[in-house]
Amino acid sequence: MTNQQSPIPVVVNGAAGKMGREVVKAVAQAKDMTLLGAIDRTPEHQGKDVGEVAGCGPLEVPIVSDLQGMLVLATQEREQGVMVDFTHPDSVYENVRSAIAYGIRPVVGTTGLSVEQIQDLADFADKASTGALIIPNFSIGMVLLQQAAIQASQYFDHVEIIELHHNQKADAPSGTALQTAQLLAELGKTFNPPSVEETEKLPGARGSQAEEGIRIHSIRLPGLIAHQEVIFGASGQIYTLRHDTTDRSCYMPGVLLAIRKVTQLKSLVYGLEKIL
Ligand SMILES: NC(=O)C1=CN([C@@H]2O[C@H](COP(=O)(O)OP(=O)(O)OC[C@H]3O[C@@H](n4cnc5c(N)ncnc54)[C@H](OP(=O)(O)O)[C@@H]3O)[C@@H](O)[C@H]2O)C=CC1
Ligand SMILES: O=C(O)C1=N[C@H](C(=O)O)C[C@H](O)C1
Repeated sequence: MTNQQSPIPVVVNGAAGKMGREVVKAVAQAKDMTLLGAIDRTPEHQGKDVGEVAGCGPLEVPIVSDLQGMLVLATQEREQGVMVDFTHPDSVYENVRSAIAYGIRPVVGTTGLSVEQIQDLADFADKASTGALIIPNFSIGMVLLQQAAIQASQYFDHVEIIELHHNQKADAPSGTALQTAQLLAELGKTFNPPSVEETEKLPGARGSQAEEGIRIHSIRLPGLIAHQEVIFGASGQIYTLRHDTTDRSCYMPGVLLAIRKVTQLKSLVYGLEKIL
């Protein structure tokens, strides 16, 4: 932050959730940001100090449920505001459209947006000349895994993805697994040429099929946080890439970077790798 610059006003949507609480703590500690507002729909948290809910002590920011009102408030700030969204696949599309409509830049961690919805939001952000970031995974480890997978897929024709998450997750497959499959599919080759006629005795036994023949398998269990394997196979060898989230703090350097970068953008960008 230079002497002339004011802190970036940040509104956190989904502030009482697992990710929202981490974001609240990270933003509160960032010297170049100010936590302007905290939104969450959970009835029991309404009016509570978000710092108390997040476990970092009082921040004098109450949790409210009125996103539109908070966006209006953010437009009155001198510096361009940012809305960080970690809510639910059912509401994220409307949240992001509202933020762009008010000129508040969205940083979106919520997964579950369809390809069509992302395109529509990109068109909307373009028309409004407003920066926006949609990041399916904010951890640097996942970006490195995806880059290694892109490299490996030049040499392997067979690949399957397994993603494993806690059993509170609403969407499947994970946004990260879909993005990983998309990155491999963009290389322009078809994976997993069939070697035998297969019969699924139980529907879904072979997982779901993403672009270019890439299969994704989703596991949901209590005790897990977020994990992904990309397994390549060839005659006589298996190459496995794996990433494990052991604490949601791993996402925070990526979230803070995205908040800083989105203020410099004039369109929608998808993926952490594009802003590193
Ligand atoms: N991009 C990334 O790196 C990561 C992305 N995620 C994604 O982030 C999203 C949130 O995950 P997580 O924090 O674990 O989920 P949680 O359920 O723990 O938190 C979501 C919070 O948002 C609230 N909420 C839901 N809908 C709304 C709404 N319309 N308006 C206001 N508040 C709302 C929920 O309230 P209530 O409980 O009452 O419904 C809850 O408090 C998921 O899509 C997940 O996949 C998660 C981790 C990393
Ligand atoms: O719900 C989660 O927890 C996560 N969601 C994101 C996804 O769907 O990829 C990112 C990470 O896997 C954690």
